[in-house]
Amino acid sequence: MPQRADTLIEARWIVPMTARDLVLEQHALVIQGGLIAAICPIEEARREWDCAETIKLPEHVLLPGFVNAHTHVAMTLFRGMADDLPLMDWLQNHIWPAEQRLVDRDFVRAGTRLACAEMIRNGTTCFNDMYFFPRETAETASDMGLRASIGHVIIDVPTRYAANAGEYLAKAEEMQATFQALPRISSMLAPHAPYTVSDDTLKQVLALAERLDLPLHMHIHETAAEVAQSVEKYGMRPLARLDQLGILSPRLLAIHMTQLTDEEIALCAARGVSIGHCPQSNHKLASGAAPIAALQGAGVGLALGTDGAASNNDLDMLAEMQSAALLAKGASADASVLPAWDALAMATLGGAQAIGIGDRAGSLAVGKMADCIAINLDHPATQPVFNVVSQIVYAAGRDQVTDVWVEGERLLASSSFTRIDWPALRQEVQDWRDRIRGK
Ligand SMILES: CSC[C@H]1O[C@@H](n2cnc3c(O)ncnc32)[C@H](O)[C@@H]1O
Ligand SMILES: [Zn+2]
Repeated sequence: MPQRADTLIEARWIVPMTARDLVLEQHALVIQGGLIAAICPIEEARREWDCAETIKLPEHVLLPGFVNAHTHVAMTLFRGMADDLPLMDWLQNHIWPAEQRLVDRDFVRAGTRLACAEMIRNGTTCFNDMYFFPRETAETASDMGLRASIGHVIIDVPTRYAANAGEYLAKAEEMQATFQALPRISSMLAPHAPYTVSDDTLKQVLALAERLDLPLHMHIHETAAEVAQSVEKYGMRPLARLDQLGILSPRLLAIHMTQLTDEEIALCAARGVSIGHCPQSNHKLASGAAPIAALQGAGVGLALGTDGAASNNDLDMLAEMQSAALLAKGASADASVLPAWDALAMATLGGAQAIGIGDRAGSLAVGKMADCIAINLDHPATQPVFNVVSQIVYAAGRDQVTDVWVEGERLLASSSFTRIDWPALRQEVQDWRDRIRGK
C-alpha cells in the first residue's frame, strides 16, 4: 500500500548537498507536513507514495533553497541611492542620515516586503538580518512565508528605534516571546560593529546571549581603517579586543572579515567562529577581500551573504556565489580555490549551520524541512549540461529559478508568486521612492 503524502516533486536532477559531488538523476522528493519524507528514484516514488499533488520538473535541478547569511532587508528601499563610495563615506554621509530621517516601522515593513519578493524570486528561502525595528522585519517575513533569523540590533548610537544600549537590549529581551510564536522565525543578538559598540555594552550583549542562549551576528574587520582606528583607540585590533571580552566563540557569526592575519585566522578556527562572506558588498565599497582560501584551509565555517541592497545592490545569491568563486581564485592566483561545489555549500548548508539551523535546513534529507528550489537548465545560458553544479554557480541567472518551497509551501510556482500581489507591492515601493525623494 502506498503511503499518503502532500507533494511529489519529480526532477531531472537533485543536488541534496548531503555528500560532496552527489547529484541524483531522475529522482523525486516527497513532502509531508512541511518535511522531506523521501528522496528516491522517480519510479519508486510513484509506486510507494500517494501524493495529493505531483510537480514535474523535466529539465530542472532541485536543490536546497539559498540561505543568505547577512542582510539588512529593509534597505532595499535605499537601493541605488548612494553608489560608488567607500564604506565610511557611504555610511556617515549618506546612509545614516537617511536612516535617521526615514526609517520607522512602516519603512521596515515595506522594505522587507520588497526584499522578500526579490528573494523568493531568486531562490532564497532563508535570510539572516540585522536592522532597526526587528519585530516588523520578523512579522513581515513570516507573513510572506520566508524563513528568517532576525537580529536584535544593538548599537551605542541613539536612533528612532532606541535611545541607548539599555533600551536596545531591553527590546531584544522583550521580543523573545513574540519571535518564538512566529512561524519560520528564529533570532540572534546583533551588535552592529566593534567601532559602534563599547566594551561595556558588549559585556551586556554577551551576558544576554548566554542567558537566552542566542547566537551573535556582528560586522567585524570590514576595512583596514576599522582595524587602524581600533589600534589607535584601544591599543589592539578589533578581534583581539572581542576575544578579551569573550565574544569569539561558536555563538558568533562574524561578517566581512576582510582584514585577517594568519594568527587571527587560526584564532577564529580555535574559537569556532563562523564567517559570513559578502564579496560583492566588500568589492563595491572597496573594503577588501576576505582570505577565503586560508579560512577554508583552517577549517573555519563559511557562509555567504549579500549584505544590504544599498551596498550590493541586490539580494541575488546565484550572483554572489559566482562572485565568491571568481574573486577567491583571483585573490589567491589559484584557479582551484573555492570550486563550484564549495561556493554552493556556503550558500546553502554553510549558511544554515552558521545561523544555528543546520540540523533542520540547508540540505535535502529525510526529516529536514522542505526548503527547496528548482532551477530550469533548459535555457541557452546553461546548455549543454556536463556538470549541474557548474551550471548553477557559473552560468545560471536568477530568472531561471522557477519554483520555491519553504517548509513544503510553494511560494513561487512556475515563476509566479503565490502569496504576493506584485502590482500592489510595486506601487507601495514607488510611493516610498517619492517620499524618500521628497525628504
Ligand atoms: C544598526 S542596524 C544595521 C546598520 O548597519 C548599517 N550597514 C549596512 N551595511 C553595512 C556594512 O557593510 N557595514 C557596516 N554597517 C552597515 C545599516 O545602514 C544600519 O545602520
Ligand atoms: Zn552589513
